[in-house]
Amino acid sequence: MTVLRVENLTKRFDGVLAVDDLTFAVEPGEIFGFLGGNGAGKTTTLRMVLDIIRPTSGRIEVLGTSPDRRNSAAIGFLPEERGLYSHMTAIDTIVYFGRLKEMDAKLARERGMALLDRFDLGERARSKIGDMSKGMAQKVQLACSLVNEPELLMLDEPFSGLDPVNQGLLEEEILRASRRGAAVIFSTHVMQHAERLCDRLLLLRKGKKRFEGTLDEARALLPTRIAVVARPDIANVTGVIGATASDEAGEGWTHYELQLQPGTSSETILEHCTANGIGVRRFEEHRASLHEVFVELVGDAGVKQ
Ligand SMILES: Nc1ncnc2c1ncn2[C@@H]1O[C@H](COP(=O)(O)OP(=O)(O)OP(=O)(O)O)[C@@H](O)[C@H]1O
Repeated sequence: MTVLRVENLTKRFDGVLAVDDLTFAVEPGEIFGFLGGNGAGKTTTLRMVLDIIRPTSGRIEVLGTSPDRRNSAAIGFLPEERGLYSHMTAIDTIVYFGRLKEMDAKLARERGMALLDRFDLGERARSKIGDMSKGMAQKVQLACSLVNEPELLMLDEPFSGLDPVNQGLLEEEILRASRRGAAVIFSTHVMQHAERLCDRLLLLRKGKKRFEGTLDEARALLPTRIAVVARPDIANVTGVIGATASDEAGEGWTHYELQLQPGTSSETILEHCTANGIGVRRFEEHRASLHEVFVELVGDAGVKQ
């Protein structure tokens, strides 16, 4: 069953169209990147899925029903604004969240301890949240969103505030959730996480969908660039629509950046050169990164390299 289905979703605040006719779906086991610059409408969409705010129009279906308390036990959510009760211990906090998700306290405690161990916080299980560092508290909050082994896991900017080691732990946890069949949606401004993790991604700009598809499909939106050292006749190869010369490389060789006709692969160009005796000394393909696609489609506001 499709875990999350969003159809023609629109949210208007006074004078602001935060989400504009948005449609997408996420399947079990999928890792879905929800990307967009600041103010694109990501958090607003996630809040509507959680029934924290209501849509102006459109439809949301979570595990086959409209969002409400009935399906909250099957959802895990890490909010963008972190915040836990500072006087509670780490393990009690996780158990508390587990109980809110209708879990048995014993099971919540067992899973909570296992999560804290995996997050390298086993020895801090009885520390108060207020005595922990910000990153540690964030990992406890992440554990709260995972304790019920949700079928839909939504993480709003989960990587921000974590050091590289803990970012790695989080990536591992996202993959683990997906392997057990959960649909995972996460928002981020850091494209490398999306590049490493996502099966599919959606790019939002000012509440509107600019792209939805796989990473390969996203990268194919921008032309592949090829750096070559070649003779000038490279410009006449079928499929090459531009050859920008940079430096001389001596003895009649020149550095070029080739622009290819859309749909032409770099292999075709290389084969053509070989077949027609066109001299090529260096041939480096540069496929567009997700960062470049993002900047092209969404603008560079709010993107970190
Ligand atoms: N409660 C609200 N009242 C009025 N406007 C709101 C409210 N919540 C969000 N907005 C507006 O809706 C738009 C989308 O905001 P949202 O928080 O969903 O963006 P976001 O993609 O999560 O951004 P960021 O990456 O900066 O967290 C913004 O223009 C924001 O000011």
